[in-house]
Amino acid sequence: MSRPKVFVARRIPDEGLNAIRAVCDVDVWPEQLPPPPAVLRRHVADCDGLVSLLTDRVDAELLDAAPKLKVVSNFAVGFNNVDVAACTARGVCVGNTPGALTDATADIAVTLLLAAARRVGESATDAKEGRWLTWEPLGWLGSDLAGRTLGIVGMGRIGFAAAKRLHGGWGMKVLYTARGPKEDADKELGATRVELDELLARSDFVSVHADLNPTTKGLFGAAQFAKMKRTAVFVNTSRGPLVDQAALAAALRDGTIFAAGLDVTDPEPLPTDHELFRLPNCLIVPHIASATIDTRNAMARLCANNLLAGVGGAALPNWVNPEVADKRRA
Ligand SMILES: NC(=O)C1=CN([C@@H]2O[C@H](COP(=O)(O)OP(=O)(O)OC[C@H]3O[C@@H](n4cnc5c(N)ncnc54)[C@H](OP(=O)(O)O)[C@@H]3O)[C@@H](O)[C@H]2O)C=CC1
Ligand SMILES: O=CC(=O)O
Repeated sequence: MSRPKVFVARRIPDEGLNAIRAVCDVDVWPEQLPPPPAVLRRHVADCDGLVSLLTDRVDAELLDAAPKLKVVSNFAVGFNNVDVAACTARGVCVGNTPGALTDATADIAVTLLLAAARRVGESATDAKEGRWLTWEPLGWLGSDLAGRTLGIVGMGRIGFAAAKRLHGGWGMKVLYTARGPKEDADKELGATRVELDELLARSDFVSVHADLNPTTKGLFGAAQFAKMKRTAVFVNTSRGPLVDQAALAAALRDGTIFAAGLDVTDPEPLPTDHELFRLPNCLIVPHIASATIDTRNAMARLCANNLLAGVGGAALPNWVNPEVADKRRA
């Protein structure tokens, strides 16, 4: 029997790549930048499996160019880059990497929250560029975390892990929004589920962890920033399109809120002349939340397991569209 053919849309850690290579014929895209859509379509044309990244759009056009494709294994927990309905309609399985990056992402949410609250980015730039003239009693004043109120928007795996760190470490009171009750958060963290408007009005820190979906796209605009405290810190480690960036820039510029920390933007990369980069109270890092060696290795293992299950006709360990089981491609 011939070996399955797989396209891996970027170099991933060897732990995953070698596991796939042991079973499949593998073509790895060698460049730093993603394959352009037409090139991606060409590479998957005769493939049974695809390892996609969050920078690769997996849409109907791509799927129609790959009639043998059985599985799309996304090297990410978020799968908003994949048209899951189009995959399901064509009998193509979709996998993702939940859990493996929960701690690393929660760590970056806390890092951004602390750094924005304590003006780390701004003061480090000032020091480097000669604006550190002396120790000043009123210089670079930020805000404390201890005992303050944290608002988690989207109390899923990462939202819970971030809240646990901030409640346990700084005694923060936790409010959250969710589509249903989250008993773990209520019991373990004494957290309270509220409507978004109440969360915005009461929170000193707002950290966004909901996935990008039709109910969260553009969730944060001028009206939402206006409801927040003028001292509030806003953190987004989810996806850029949850936020109206022009409204965020205006809120930071006008003092509607105190500061922001962003791991994600729209687009990525954010153009270097974007206003958000010029605002001293906005700290932006380049989508690094899962970027630890152990985490990326763990993601690679999950990704390979999904891919191999998909090409082998087995149940995916992390299966986004299990409803495809009855009609998957042979
Ligand atoms: N910056 C980075 O590198 C990383 C970013 N991410 C992003 O973080 C997201 C979350 O990951 P993870 O925690 O593992 O996923 P989860 O699915 O565990 O958490 C997402 C949560 O958001 C909730 N949610 C969805 N829509 C709404 C809404 N309208 N209002 C309130 N809550 C909502 C979901 O609710 P429900 O429970 O009802 O489904 C779910 O609890 C990913 O989708 C990805 O976009 C993840 C990893 C790394
Ligand atoms: O953004 C990263 C992810 O895994 O989702």
